[in-house]
Amino acid sequence: MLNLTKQSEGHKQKLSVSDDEVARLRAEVEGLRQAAETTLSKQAVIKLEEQNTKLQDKLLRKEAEFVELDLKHQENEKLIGQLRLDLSQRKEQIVEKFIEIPVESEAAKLELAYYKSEAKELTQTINRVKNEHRTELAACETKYQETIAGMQSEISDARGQYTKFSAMLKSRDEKEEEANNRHKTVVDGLEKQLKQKKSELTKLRQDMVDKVVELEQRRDTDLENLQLSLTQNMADAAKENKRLKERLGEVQPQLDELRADYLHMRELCVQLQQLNKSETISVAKQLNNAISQVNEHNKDLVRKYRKEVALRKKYHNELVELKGNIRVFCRVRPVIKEDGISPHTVLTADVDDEDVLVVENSKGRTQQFDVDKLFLPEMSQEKVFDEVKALVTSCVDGYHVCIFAYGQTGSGKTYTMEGPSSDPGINQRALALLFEQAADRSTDWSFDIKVSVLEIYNETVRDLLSSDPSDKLDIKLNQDGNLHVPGLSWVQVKNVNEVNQTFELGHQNRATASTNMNEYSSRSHALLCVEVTGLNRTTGAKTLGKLHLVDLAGSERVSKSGADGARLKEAQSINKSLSALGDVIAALRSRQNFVPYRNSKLTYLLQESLGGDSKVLMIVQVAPVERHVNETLCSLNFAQRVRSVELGAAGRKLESAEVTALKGRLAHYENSSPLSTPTKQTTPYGTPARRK
Ligand SMILES: Nc1ncnc2c1ncn2[C@@H]1O[C@H](COP(=O)(O)OP(=O)(O)OP(=O)(O)O)[C@@H](O)[C@H]1O
Repeated sequence: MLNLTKQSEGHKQKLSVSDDEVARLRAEVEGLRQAAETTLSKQAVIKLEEQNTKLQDKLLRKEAEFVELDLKHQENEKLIGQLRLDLSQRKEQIVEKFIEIPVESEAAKLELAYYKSEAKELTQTINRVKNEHRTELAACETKYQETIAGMQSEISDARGQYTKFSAMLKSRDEKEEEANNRHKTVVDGLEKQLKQKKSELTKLRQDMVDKVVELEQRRDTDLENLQLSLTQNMADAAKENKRLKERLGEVQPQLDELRADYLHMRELCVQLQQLNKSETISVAKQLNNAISQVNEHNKDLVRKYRKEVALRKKYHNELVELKGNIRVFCRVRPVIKEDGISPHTVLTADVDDEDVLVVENSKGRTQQFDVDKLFLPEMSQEKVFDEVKALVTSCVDGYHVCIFAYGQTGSGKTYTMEGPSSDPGINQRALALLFEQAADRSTDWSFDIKVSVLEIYNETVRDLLSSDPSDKLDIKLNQDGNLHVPGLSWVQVKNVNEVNQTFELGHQNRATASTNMNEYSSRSHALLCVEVTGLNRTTGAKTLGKLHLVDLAGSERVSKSGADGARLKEAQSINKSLSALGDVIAALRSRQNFVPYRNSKLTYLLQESLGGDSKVLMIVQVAPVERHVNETLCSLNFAQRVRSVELGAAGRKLESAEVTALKGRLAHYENSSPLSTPTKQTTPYGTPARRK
């Protein structure tokens, strides 16, 4: 019993200590909360408050547990008090009984035993209760200790967080302070600037005020002046107005009259317009009809004109064929770099006739030249040769043909006759055509084609295929009255390759004879002579065709070339041969009995081809630019004269086998005659007597 009391007292003490501790913890938590409230950021405070609420909940739970324990303790106390009371009553009863022991000793003994057993039972109960109480207390204490430990660790966590937050806050404060300081410096600077600007502004404001005052003063003065002049002007205007009103009063009746006239006129106009409209429409209709009729008629006329032109050309060609006229082609070379940059060109073809060349002369007037064929700059070598083909072919049939290029230096003569190796001219194409023609007729005929190349420079004839081209050659007449050049080399050619080799040799010899090939070639006439001999295998008939292809020297006038010394001599001899050519042509044109062929080496050499029964083609070359217009006009005028020459119909050189045999015998007789003189020539230039 005593023990039980002691234990209960111990518990009580323990419980009272726990209350203190709880109170202290509460105070500490409250302190922390307050400290946190004042120092921590709101977020931290909220967190701490949440923790605090949790802790308070825990505390409340602990308090409830304590209250429960307290109640149990009070019950135990009550039980213990009850037991104590019982015990003391029993003690008294026992004492009374002890008094009555003697009497009731036996009963008392029994009762004592009973009470002893009861006391034992009670002691056991008390022990059990004590044990239970102790166990519960121990569990409570353990729980309490655990709770306290948990709370303490939470509190220490909170403290740690608090310290961390404090440190953070401190560093933030420091940073804030630093930033504040920086801001302060900036703000100070800005304030300083502001102050300065303010003072400047004040000064400016003052200046402005001064200016405004000055302007206002000036404005006032100006206004006063203006007002004065305005008043003056108004007075003047009033005067003028008055005067005008008076004048208006005077002219008003005239004005009314005019207005009435105007209205009347307008009415008339409207009436006229209406009249006109219908008239105009019908007139326009008539006009349109008339115009379309005229257009139709014009178209018809143009059609007819074109047809006429074509017909005229056809007839002209036939006439040329019959009369044996010298045909004239004209070729305009393209603009070349020597003409300068974008030169003015003066040559065009007529819109209605492509073979009429229109020349704009130096005075801006135009002149027209009719030619048999006009080649404009864009026309190719092939196109030119297409027009020449027929002439070349007729050489195979036994005709004498002469094609010569005429024109001033640089007008394209050599280009047309020789041409560059990549795009050859008439010479090479003509020989190629002759080979083709010979091959085409090879079943009945066999042909021999031989060529000679010579030049005439300063009235001297040179053989360009000779081993010594500096040798001067003569032109002679043989007994038949035919021309021949003693000593002139003739080379038999069988194909274009051999022709090219021969031309190459001719070029080399020409270049050797000159220091400046270009200048030299423009001052000499170059001749390519081709003889085509045909033999009919069946009939034994023979043909002899001759083809002269001539690239003349530049035709420019001596006065223009301004030459002297050797150049003058050259120019004079060119002039001589070309004017001799002109004279020959003039004599042929006027059908004179005597034609002065022998006046120059050129005309003498071409005698057979220029007159009589030959086919002659002159290609007049012209430069398209204004700079050369006078030379162009000279060349074209000469060409016109040439064109009007009538040579008579061309004749074919064909002889029968009998005549050939007779001639053979005659030749044999002549050669074996002691009177005959042997000549140096390898082959005769002249042909045997021609018979038609
Ligand atoms: N149809 C053409 N197409 C292209 N170039 C041309 C043509 N005609 C002439 N030329 C060029 O014009 C220049 C003069 O031509 P070319 O030498 O043939 O004249 P030319 O009358 O023979 O002169 P020269 O009297 O000095 O011999 C050359 O550079 C030639 O290549």
